[in-house]
Amino acid sequence: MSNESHTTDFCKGQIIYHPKWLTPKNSNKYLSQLKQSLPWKSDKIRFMGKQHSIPRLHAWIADSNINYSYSGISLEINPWSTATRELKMLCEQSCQHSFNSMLANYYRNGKDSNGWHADNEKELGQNPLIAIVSFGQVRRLSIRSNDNHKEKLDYDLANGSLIIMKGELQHQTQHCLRKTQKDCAERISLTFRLTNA
Ligand SMILES: O=C(O)CCC(=O)C(=O)O
Ligand SMILES: [Fe+2]
Repeated sequence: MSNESHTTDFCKGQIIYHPKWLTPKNSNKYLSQLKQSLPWKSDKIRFMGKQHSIPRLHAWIADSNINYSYSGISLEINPWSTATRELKMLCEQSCQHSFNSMLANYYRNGKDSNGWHADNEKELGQNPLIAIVSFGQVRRLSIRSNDNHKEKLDYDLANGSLIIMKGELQHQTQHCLRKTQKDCAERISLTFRLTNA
């Protein structure tokens, strides 16, 4: 895959990938800052009638009236910090879109993951634009179409990269970040959203 930004039309939506959105130096600085300063939480979700620990840590940063809940958990609202506000503004410029909330994920090692899902909660509106900034270990984001998974795309998300999902993508596709056996250091992703109150 090239090092230049590129747009791919996929399932009535677009995926825009900027592999070198931030410099390596800035990315590494943010990685250690975010790791230390975000209010990381371990959580349990209900699935098939049972409680399961989610295989990662997460944190919800949002404007004061913007709540987050899915699969029976609701996350505490934390305020923007200097670093998260800075990154939100940079993302807003790149996406030409505003955000009021961010779900941060911390994958401690290759056993941490994020299962197949779509970001299609009704609070995100009809065709949400989701922007994901990655720090640390390269991990693979897979995207598959809902119609029998006929179409599939993989992105190896680089340190300091930005990937944008827009259009009908959250209705037509699902995405995941698989576990890996490979030697795997930590990764943080920030997923910016515009959530209705
Ligand atoms: O960590 C990632 O890159 C994906 C995160 C994600 O899909 C989500 O938080 O909804
Ligand atoms: Fe997602």
